[in-house]
Amino acid sequence: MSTVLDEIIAGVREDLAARERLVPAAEVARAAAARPAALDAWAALGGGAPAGDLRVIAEVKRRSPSKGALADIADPAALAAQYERGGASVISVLTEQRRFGGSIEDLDAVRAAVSIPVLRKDFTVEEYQITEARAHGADLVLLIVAALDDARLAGLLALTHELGMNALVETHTEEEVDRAAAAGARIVGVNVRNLKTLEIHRDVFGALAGRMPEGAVIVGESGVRGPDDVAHFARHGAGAVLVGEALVTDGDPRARIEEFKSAGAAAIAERLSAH
Ligand SMILES: O=C(O)c1ccccc1NCC(=O)[C@H](O)[C@H](O)COP(=O)(O)O
Repeated sequence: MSTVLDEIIAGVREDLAARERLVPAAEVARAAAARPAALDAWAALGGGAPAGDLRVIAEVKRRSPSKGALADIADPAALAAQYERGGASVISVLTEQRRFGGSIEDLDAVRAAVSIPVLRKDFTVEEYQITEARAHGADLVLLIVAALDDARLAGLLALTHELGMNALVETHTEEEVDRAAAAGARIVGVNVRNLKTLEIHRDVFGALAGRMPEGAVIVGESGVRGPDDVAHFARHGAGAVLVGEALVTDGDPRARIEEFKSAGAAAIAERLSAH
């Protein structure tokens, strides 16, 4: 039986084939090469720095399979600029159109509006999407372990690094964390939303935190609705959280990000003082 993730990816593949017909891979590669170097998202997310701050990846998300319509977001650039002013470390732009209402034009608009790293949040299955992300100014791409076999995961991660970018390698189970580590992931996300059933179980994060590769930035993804959720991730070892719904549905996303950062920093301080 096909899952939500399978259905999303089937649509992504169709859309991808259409884009490839319009803009051939060689042309995308030329555009990627002409871009200024990618920003260092690993460092922006606290990679290599002593634990202390909690970083926020703030997402531009119009709708979702689990919740339907969330926010119109007529001006994604203005929203991203607010996120940056609130202290976000990275902006995530969902570019999948069918289920999330995003586009590559959203990525262009956000890239032009902020000076912090930008994540192209797509369901990446082919090299073309990574080169295309770089051609449109992304610094970071999403690789969902559940959607890729080992060879594909390693190949896509290698291309990401060759292009000077980072990847947020997303996991949900112990086996996926081990596969992410074996592939050489430096930024590992734990999505507490099961992409096959759409259920959110916050405890998944704590169960996986101990298996993370040494030195990786650990990102808690999904289900952040308030400061307690951020504190939960931070207490269990997250250096960053990825937040969509809570920011796009809030009238004051700047204030929310500030609140999340201070809840995260307090929980990290508590964790460090307990050791
Ligand atoms: O959000 C969904 O319903 C969804 C369904 C299927 C695949 C992916 C999905 N979301 C992508 C994400 O990872 C989230 O947008 C991201 O983690 C932020 O989540 P939230 O803060 O809960 O909006």
